[in-house]
Amino acid sequence: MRIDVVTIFPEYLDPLRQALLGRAIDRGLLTLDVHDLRAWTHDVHKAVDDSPYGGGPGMVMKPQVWGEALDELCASGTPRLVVPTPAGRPFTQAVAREYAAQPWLVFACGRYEGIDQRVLDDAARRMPVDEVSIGDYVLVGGEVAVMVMVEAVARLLPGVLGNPASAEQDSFSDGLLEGPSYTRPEVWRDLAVPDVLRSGNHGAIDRWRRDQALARTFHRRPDLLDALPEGALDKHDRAQ
Ligand SMILES: Oc1ccccc1-c1ccno1
Repeated sequence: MRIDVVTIFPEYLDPLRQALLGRAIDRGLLTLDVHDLRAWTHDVHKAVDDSPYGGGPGMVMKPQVWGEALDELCASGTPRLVVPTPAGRPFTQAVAREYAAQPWLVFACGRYEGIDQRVLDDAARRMPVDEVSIGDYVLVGGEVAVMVMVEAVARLLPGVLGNPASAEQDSFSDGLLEGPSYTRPEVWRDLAVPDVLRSGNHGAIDRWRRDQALARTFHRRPDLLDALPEGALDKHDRAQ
């Protein structure tokens, strides 16, 4: 997978080159190129924003600069353009899986009050454009949202996680939240590990973990239960 990121703060994306993701990049499992939007400015001030039509607070990112950047970066093919914005569709594990199947993603990091809409409308004439939100809150810019999405997507790529089963069993993989996890010692500050996890009875362990996931989902994210496909809950699940 090829990933390009366009931003006015390229160094903001440096953490993506650390640890697991950094090793995956070094191993060639994905490429990550970060581009400074100001490289496509032509004025001494390298201006990337201007006042909003219709008035209002803040500034809007200029279409000309973004247009030239995307023209150059996307000249060799048809990537999916991903634009993080509070006004976007929710970025979920299902969207991460969708993106992990794409050969090439270009992320556009907006700042200020956002990017002139015509940039996205023009890009949509020649590539898929996705406006996505990582949550119902407002950030200062898209860079942190891009780091969240790149990590969520990259960990799903073959070979990135040491144990592929991790991606199959993490939260949301079956539509439920993950239950609690435990490791040694058996008792810590008078809190014991649930007996079933030390029983060696894998059928009972699997059942307990499923029940814990159901209970946690019911209490914290009942919306996920409503969204489960028909038949996702068996008779025992429904009895919980
Ligand atoms: O709040 C933002 C500002 C700029 C770019 C993206 C965001 C955002 C907020 C939630 N998801 O994305």
